[in-house]
Amino acid sequence: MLLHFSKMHGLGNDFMMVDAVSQNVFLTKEQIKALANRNTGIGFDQLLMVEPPYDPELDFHYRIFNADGTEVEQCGNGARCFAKFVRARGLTNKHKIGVSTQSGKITLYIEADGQVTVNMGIPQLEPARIPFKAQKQELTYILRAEEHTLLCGVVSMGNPHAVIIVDEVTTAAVIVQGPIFELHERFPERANIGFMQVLSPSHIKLRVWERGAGETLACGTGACAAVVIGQLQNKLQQQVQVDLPGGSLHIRWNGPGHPVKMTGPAEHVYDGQIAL
Ligand SMILES: N[C@@H](CCC[C@H](N)C(=O)O)C(=O)O
Repeated sequence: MLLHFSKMHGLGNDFMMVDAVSQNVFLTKEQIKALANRNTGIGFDQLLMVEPPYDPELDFHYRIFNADGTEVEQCGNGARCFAKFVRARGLTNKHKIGVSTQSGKITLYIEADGQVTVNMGIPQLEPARIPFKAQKQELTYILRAEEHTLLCGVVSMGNPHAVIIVDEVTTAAVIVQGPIFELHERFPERANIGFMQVLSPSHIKLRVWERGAGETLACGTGACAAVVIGQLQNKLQQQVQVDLPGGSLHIRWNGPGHPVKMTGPAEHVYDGQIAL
C-alpha cells in the first residue's frame, strides 16, 4: 500500500501528517516507530492522523502518536500544523476549525498573517486529572530520583507536564533529568518535562523533554504549561512570549478557569508517499 503524507513543522517540532479522511489507513505501533526513525524512516517527533469528526458539531478528529509509537492526547504545535494541513489538502476551506483529539475539543483560527491561534482549553491542576500522584493539589512539588531533586509545578494541557524553573536554560540538565523524570513513578502516564528560564514577567525561555520523543525544538503544550505554572507562581503576567530552541510562541492565559490561547507558525515542508 502507498501511504500519502505531508511533512510539516511548528518551530522545528516536526510531524508526519496523514489524511485518514480520504485514505484507509491503519498503522501499528511498530510501523509508526519505523516511520519516525530519522535514519531509516521519514523522521518526525509526532505523527498526526486526521480522521472524520466523531462529533457532528466538529469538523475533524485527529489522533497523535509520539515517535516511540505511543498514542497521546494533545499536541500544540501539531494543532497548528493540522489547521494548515486540512486546508492545503482541500478537506475544508474554513478559517475557524473545530476538532477533537483524545483529550477533548479544541478550536483553531487561521489568522490573516498565516499564523494559527489555538484555544487549548482550560489547564487542569488537580493531581488526579494530570495524572500525578499527590495527596493534595499544591503550587510546587518536590520530586526525587537517583541523585536529582527537582522543585516543579505540574499541570495537564490535555497531556501531562512538569515545569521546573532554572537560572539558565541553555545549560539546564534537560538531557539528563528529562528522561529520568519523564518516567518518575508519580506520573503514571509518564510526563513531558519543561525547563523554564524567566527573563521578565512577559518573556521566558523554554526547553522541553517530550514524553515519547525526547528533547524537541519546540513544544506547544509545554509552552502553555510553562506560562500557567509561571503565572500561578506569580512570576509571569497574562501575555507571554515563549522562546524555544526553534522559535517563539505567544501564549495568553487569563488565570484559573480560563482557556490558554497559543499563537504561532505552522510550515509545510514537502508532500510524499511511502510504501508500507
Ligand atoms: N510536541 C507536542 C506535544 C506532543 C505530545 C507529547 N510528547 C506527549 O507525549 O504528551 C506539542 O507541541 O504540544
